Amino acid sequence: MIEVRQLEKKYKRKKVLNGISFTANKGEITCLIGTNGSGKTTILKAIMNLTPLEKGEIFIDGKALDRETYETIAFIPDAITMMPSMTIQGAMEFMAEFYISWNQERATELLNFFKLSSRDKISQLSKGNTMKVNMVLGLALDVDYLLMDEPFSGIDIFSREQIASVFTSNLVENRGVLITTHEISDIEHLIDKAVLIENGKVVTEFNAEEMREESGKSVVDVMREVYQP
Ligand SMILES: Nc1ncnc2c1ncn2[C@@H]1O[C@H](COP(=O)(O)OP(=O)(O)OP(=O)(O)O)[C@@H](O)[C@H]1O
Repeated sequence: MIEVRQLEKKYKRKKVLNGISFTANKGEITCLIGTNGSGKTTILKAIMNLTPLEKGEIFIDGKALDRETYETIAFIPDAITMMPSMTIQGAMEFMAEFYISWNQERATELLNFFKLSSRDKISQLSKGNTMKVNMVLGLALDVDYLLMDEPFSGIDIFSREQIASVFTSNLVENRGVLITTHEISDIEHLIDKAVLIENGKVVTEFNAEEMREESGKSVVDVMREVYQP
């Protein structure tokens, strides 16, 4: 389980996170939902120790973040981090050299799944294919938790559907996925848990299926109540 407790973060004088707490379970897809600028990316960066925090604690399977716990998480950003001059093949070789948890068999499976060619150059990829390469590079790591930042942002419907279908495939298996989005429609039926954020705080956190069964409300219904009261 990823457990985030009372995160506080300021950029200069602007308070972005104001006591954020939630959990994301292994074997589940947890979705961090919030309007633009609500702090979703900052939360993922905080979990990855990519941004300093004023306050707060983060635990992975009950352990505070350290070198060992980092080996169990992969971060899939919304922009490519590989050199533009590289080919997809080159990017995979870089990952293989850098990460013990790199699984080439799974990477090949993912390339086929997304119909990508390993000879393609990073700089020449469309936005949709760039996100798919990011997914390949992250999902091919044998880790317990995957953090994905806005995988559907600015991508055409067919690519969105293809990316969404990854979540129901064996490529995610029983790992824990923490995903940020403001475009919930593509994955509403896939998510287990929703965490709604506003003004640096968690407004509500709920199991999507229980919400549907107990209150007859979809995630979008709850979002409307929270963001358009
Ligand atoms: N490096 C930075 N320096 C200053 N302000 C920043 C920095 N990074 C983010 N912010 C600000 O912090 C707030 C939260 O940003 P963040 O990227 O975490 O939001 P988000 O919910 O992921 O937004 P989006 O949905 O647009 O990606 C925004 O107001 C943003 O302008």
